[in-house]
Amino acid sequence: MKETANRVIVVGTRQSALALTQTGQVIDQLQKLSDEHGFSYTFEVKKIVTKGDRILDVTLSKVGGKGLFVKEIEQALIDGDIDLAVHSMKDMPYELPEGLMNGAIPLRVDPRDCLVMKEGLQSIEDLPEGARVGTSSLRRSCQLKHARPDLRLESIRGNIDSRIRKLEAEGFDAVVLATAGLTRMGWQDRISATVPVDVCIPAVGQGALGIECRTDDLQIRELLALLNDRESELAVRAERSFLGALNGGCQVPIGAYAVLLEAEAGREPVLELTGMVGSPDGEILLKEQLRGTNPEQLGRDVAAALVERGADRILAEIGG
Ligand SMILES: NCc1[nH]cc(CCC(=O)O)c1CC(=O)O
Repeated sequence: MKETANRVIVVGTRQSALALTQTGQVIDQLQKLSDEHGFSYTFEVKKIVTKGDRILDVTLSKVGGKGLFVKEIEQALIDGDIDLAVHSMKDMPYELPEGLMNGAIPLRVDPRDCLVMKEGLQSIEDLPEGARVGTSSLRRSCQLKHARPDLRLESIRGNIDSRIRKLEAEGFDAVVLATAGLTRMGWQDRISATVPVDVCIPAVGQGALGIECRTDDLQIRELLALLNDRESELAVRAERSFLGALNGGCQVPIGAYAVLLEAEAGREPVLELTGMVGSPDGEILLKEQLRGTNPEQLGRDVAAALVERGADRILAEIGG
């Protein structure tokens, strides 16, 4: 017998359909790992309302502020009301509060954006001249405007379910969403087209989850380590280092996408990171791509290459 006590692990989550679904999926995986390793853990969900949820009707880019969807959840962790928290990685700010850490990045799913479109449309090229496309992400607006200057990008708020409803209710030709959110919900048949990464660099961490815990909770850390996916972790670390170096939040057009290249036998895996910074109207779109073996260094190097081309000035101008 292992000497771990019975423990009820309380898992904090937002209460959107997506948050509840991905939290349930993580709990299923953790329960399985716990059983396999002879731990006697059980799990309980605790729903937490965040500031981001309370102001979903307001354009978030106007309200600003980093970590709108995580602050209250982090406080609950610090207070010991919950033991771990499941976040969409891309909603996690770069810096975690003292005493908290990211205990696991599980296997990442498709990081690309996708279009959910009006009946009959199957690709971005199918969108008619001047089509109305809903998104409140400056990163998505910037890159789609850049690819198709004729498109009318309009703000659309809400959780993914309400954004899909608004497609019809508000007469959009398309709405832009993360492929990952739709597939986790089992709604992949609503995807009309996947947006290739050369058209739209995804948000930092898109498609990945982050499982946050207290640094001093070694039991939880041991369990979470079993769920961690090393390759997903390296890619996300490179992207987040890039974000940190540019001091970016969700209210500036910043994107980054890292992939692991095929590692040669006995060699360290090589990462390839593409970073982008642009202006919301899509007139400016800067990209840099570099390779490296140290994720944090690679993130800083790609950021520095963009700063050399004026990225910091662009970000300062739009109030990042
Ligand atoms: N900003 C909200 C948010 N946070 C995470 C996802 C999708 C899932 C993911 O990227 O892991 C979404 C919805 C979306 O952008 O369509």
